Amino acid sequence: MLSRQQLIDKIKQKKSFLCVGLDTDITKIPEFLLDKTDPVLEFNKQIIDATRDLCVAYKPNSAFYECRGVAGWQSLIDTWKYLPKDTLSIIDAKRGDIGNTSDQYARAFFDEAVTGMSFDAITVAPYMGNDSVKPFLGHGKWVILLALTSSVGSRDFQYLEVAEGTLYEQVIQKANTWGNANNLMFVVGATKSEEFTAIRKHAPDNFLLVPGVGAQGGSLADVCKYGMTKDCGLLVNASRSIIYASNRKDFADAARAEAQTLQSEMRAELEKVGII
Ligand SMILES: O=C(O)c1cc(=O)[nH]c(=O)n1[C@@H]1O[C@H](COP(=O)(O)O)[C@@H](O)[C@H]1O
Repeated sequence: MLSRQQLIDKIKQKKSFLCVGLDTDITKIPEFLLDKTDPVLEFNKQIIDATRDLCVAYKPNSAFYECRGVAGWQSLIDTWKYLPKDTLSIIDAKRGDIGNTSDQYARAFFDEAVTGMSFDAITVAPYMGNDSVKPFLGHGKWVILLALTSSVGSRDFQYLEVAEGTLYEQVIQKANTWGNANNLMFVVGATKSEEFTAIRKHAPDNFLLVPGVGAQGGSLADVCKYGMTKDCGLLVNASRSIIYASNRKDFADAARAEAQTLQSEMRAELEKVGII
């Protein structure tokens, strides 16, 4: 489990704030892997081996595993076991329910003795409020709360004007009374770079998990310009643009090249503001 300070140290050491998204779709992986006992695990292992020195976090998205039933859960457990322990392991599950139910979700992803996996962090939806989020905070892990998502549909609710600004600002303000910068991050889409200044007013120290560069077209430069803090404060995720860079024998090398391009840009951004 990486603490806030350990995460910052890793970012400085690796000159990277890249999170590689393991959204591993069995229909998209190279065909030659399909005769392996667990093709998804084999694919993930090779992606991890090819990128581990270039990133500080991995984020399997549980949907891609759950949709395969028991075999998918096994791939997820075995992938978690293979993740380098000096990276932040994030399960992207977007959970949240009444308190006793959230507690079961938290145990599903944090209780290694029972389930065989214990991620460092989980993505959580804030809609059901305080009692739905707090059970995830009780495990000494990170909660990564959806604030302003990269989706087009973010306009439907997240921008609604409420008493003190927009709904997504209210989510950040309120949630920072339940947790703090040592156990709470927020998801902010890279496609929303114009909102980072407002977000930093309410979350000056929280790390932000920023998906949406690569396949969704968000700008890394803009995210850094408006979202970076003196501690970096950013984890930028890319999934498809890295893991599906090629679907041939060279897929791991191609993934590495994509990760390397992002890491080089990240190093330049960290140097620009004197973090490294
Ligand atoms: O919570 C997330 O990670 C998330 C939030 C959000 O607002 N937008 C978003 O794309 N994501 C996730 O981030 C990943 C983005 O994947 P790519 O678009 O392929 O890089 C997927 O796993 C999404 O589920």
